[in-house]
Order: sequence, then C-alpha cells, then structure tokens
Amino acid sequence: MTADTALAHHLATETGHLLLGIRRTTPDPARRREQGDRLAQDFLARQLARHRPRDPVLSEEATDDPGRLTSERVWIVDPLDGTREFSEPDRTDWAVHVALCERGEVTAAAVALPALGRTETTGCPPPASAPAGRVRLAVSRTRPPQDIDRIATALDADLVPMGSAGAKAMAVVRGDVHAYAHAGGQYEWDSAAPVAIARAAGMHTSRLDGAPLVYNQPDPWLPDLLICRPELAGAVLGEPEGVA
Ligand SMILES: Nc1ncnc2c1ncn2[C@@H]1O[C@H](COP(=O)(O)O)[C@@H](OP(=O)(O)O)[C@H]1O
Ligand SMILES: [Mg+2]
Repeated sequence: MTADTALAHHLATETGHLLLGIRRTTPDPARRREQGDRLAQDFLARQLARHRPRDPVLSEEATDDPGRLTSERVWIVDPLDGTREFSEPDRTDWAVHVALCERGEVTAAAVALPALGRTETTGCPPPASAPAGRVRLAVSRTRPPQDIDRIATALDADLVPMGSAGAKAMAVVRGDVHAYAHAGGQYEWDSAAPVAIARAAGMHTSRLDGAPLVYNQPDPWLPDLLICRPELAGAVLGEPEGVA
C-alpha cells in the first residue's frame, strides 16, 4: 500500500469514527445531517492540510479552489456520502470517500463504511466472487435513474435500492450485488474514490454510454455511471456478445 493509500485509509476511517459519534449523540435528523456534513468536512480539511499541505482539495462541502486545475495532485473527498441515510436510524448505507487524483486519474482511494466497520481501499480490494442467483442491480433508493427499466431488462436484473454511491459501489466490489447504475445527476466527489476501488478490484467502470470517467475537470458535474462485473458491461452498453 502506498503512503497516499495508507493516508486515504486512515482519514476515511477516522472521519467515520467521528460520524459514528455524531450519530450516537444527535437524535434529531436535520441536526444530525448538518453536523455530520460540517464536522466531517472540518476534520478532513484539517487533516489533509496537515499531512499534504501542498495538495488542493475538491470537496462537496467546500468552496472550489481553482488551484486544483493546475495542480498535479488533487484530493477529491466526500466527507459524508449518503447524508440522508446517515440521518435515518439503523441504516448502514452511508460512507466517507477520500481519493487522490493525479493528472485526471485516481491513484489512491479509500471508502469507509463506518456503520459496517469496514474501509476498502485501492491498495487491498477485497476478493470479488460473483454473487449467486439472479443479477442484482443496486440503484438509488430515492433517485433511481430514469432509464433504469432499460438497464434492468438488459441484465434481467432484480433492483436493490440503497443509499450512497460509495455503499453501492462497495456492494459490487464485495460481491453483494452485480452492478450499480446511476443517472440524472452526481458530482466527481460522489464517485472518484468508489470508482477507483471498483477498478482496482477488476470491475468495469464507465459513464452509462461507455465513455471513461475523468476526474478533476473544471466542472465537477459527472451525472451518470456504471460499475459492474466485467462480464455484464456489454449488455448494459449495448455491445454485441463477444465484444470486450
Ligand atoms: N440527481 C442528482 N443530483 C445531484 N446529486 C445526486 C443526484 N442523485 C444522487 N446524487 C448524489 O449522489 C450520492 C448518492 O445518491 P443516492 O444515495 O441517491 O444514490 C448522494 O451524495 P450525498 O449524500 O453526498 O449528497 C447524492 O446527493
Ligand atoms: Mg456524495
């Protein structure tokens, strides 16, 4: 594991511990959401400034730093992905994303799933065995993509509604589901770390039209994505069988 991957693992895990504490002590859902987003952002920003003072940070919860567009190294973080699920009792589908992007490519990343006590990284992705039975397709529980019926039909899949892009991507990596598809809106911080870990674990990752996912762009809007077991990508992307 590189020093950057180890740092991503440490920061995602520690931010997760902070969020678990907020969850225990803050029963009101609106206050829990506000405190979770703000305190997780404050902690991550402070830690990155301390450990990697020269690297700009692109975060859901911070003002955009134009210096990131000329920097070779940029951290892309989502301090709390699945804020809605974090605010609801007993849900485990929320995450912390920490990714290092170098020249458009994510080279080190961690996704913490604090309520499950797990942190996955690009350094040591878990073994991905194919789930048994019918194809399982993870989708947003509150904002499922418009063309989800087409994708579900193409895969002959059962839908598995879940919160958080990180939680859904890690469900593919861990072999709980076969695929995760999203459309209609998302930002780079929602997918940078999850996509890098899925790729390191051997999964297909792309836009829904098959185009590559590119990070640290001037506009961080990255509205759709597909993460799936490699053998299923052709069916979703409309490629003839036998084409990789
Ligand atoms: N249409 C949309 N526009 C903007 N962001 C969206 C979106 N649909 C999903 N997202 C973001 O993608 C993440 C995962 O969403 P979902 O749980 O619905 O799958 C959430 O991140 P945050 O919780 O960090 O805001 C959510 O805000
Ligand atoms: Mg998010």
